[in-house]
Amino acid sequence: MATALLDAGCVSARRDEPFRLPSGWASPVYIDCRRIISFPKLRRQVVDQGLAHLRAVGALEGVEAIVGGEASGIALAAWMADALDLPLHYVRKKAAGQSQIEGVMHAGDRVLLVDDMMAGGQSKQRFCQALGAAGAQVRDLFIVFDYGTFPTQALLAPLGIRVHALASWRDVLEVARERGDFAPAILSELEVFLSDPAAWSQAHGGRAHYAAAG
Ligand SMILES: O=P(O)(O)OC[C@H]1O[C@H](OP(=O)(O)OP(=O)(O)O)[C@H](O)[C@@H]1O
Ligand SMILES: O=C(O)c1cc(=O)[nH]c(=O)[nH]1
Repeated sequence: MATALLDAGCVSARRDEPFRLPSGWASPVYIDCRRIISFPKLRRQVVDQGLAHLRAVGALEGVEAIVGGEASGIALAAWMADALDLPLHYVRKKAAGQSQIEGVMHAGDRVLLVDDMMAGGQSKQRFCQALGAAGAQVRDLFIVFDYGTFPTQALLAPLGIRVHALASWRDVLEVARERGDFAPAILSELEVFLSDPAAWSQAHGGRAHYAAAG
């Protein structure tokens, strides 16, 4: 999957000016998973590999509906719901009027949450809280890409969510190093970042701790 994401132009890297993520973390790399939907072969690969993995680990057992995270998770969730012949809902980042969840969800339903990626995990926390408040049971989250760097467990562990992802920055680094996608200086910077993401973030003007910024 890391290869496919690189080929689809989803990965950007730079040394001169770090990316400042909405959560406040700084990073030398940025992933644009919004591009996936424009590549039919890639999006089929995402859905097929995702479902194969989720089946293999038992994460689809008892699932009664698929919920996409606004906005980029909705298309992926729709294709998965279609493949599984299950109802589809979506959860907004913020409530619109009274509801943060759209579709016909029943309290007590077991749902699979689907989004394109996770960096700091704040959106996932908000989605899970909204779903929990509506009475849904969320045990598993599927994302195409997981940064695998920032302390998302601090947010997600209290919610009891298992995370399933098809690729992370470590996978991208491995492929990019093999193929020479980026200049050696960028690859070295990515290695330094991955060895201590919070320290890298702080040294480049980003937040340093989970609790340090809002
Ligand atoms: O906060 P995290 O859980 O780490 O996830 C990062 C979020 O950033 C992206 O959404 P963005 O707000 O850029 O909007 P979009 O979904 O509308 O593209 C992505 O789709 C995730 O929902
Ligand atoms: O932190 C984010 O929200 C974020 C990071 C990233 O690399 N890509 C993205 O779409 N969102």
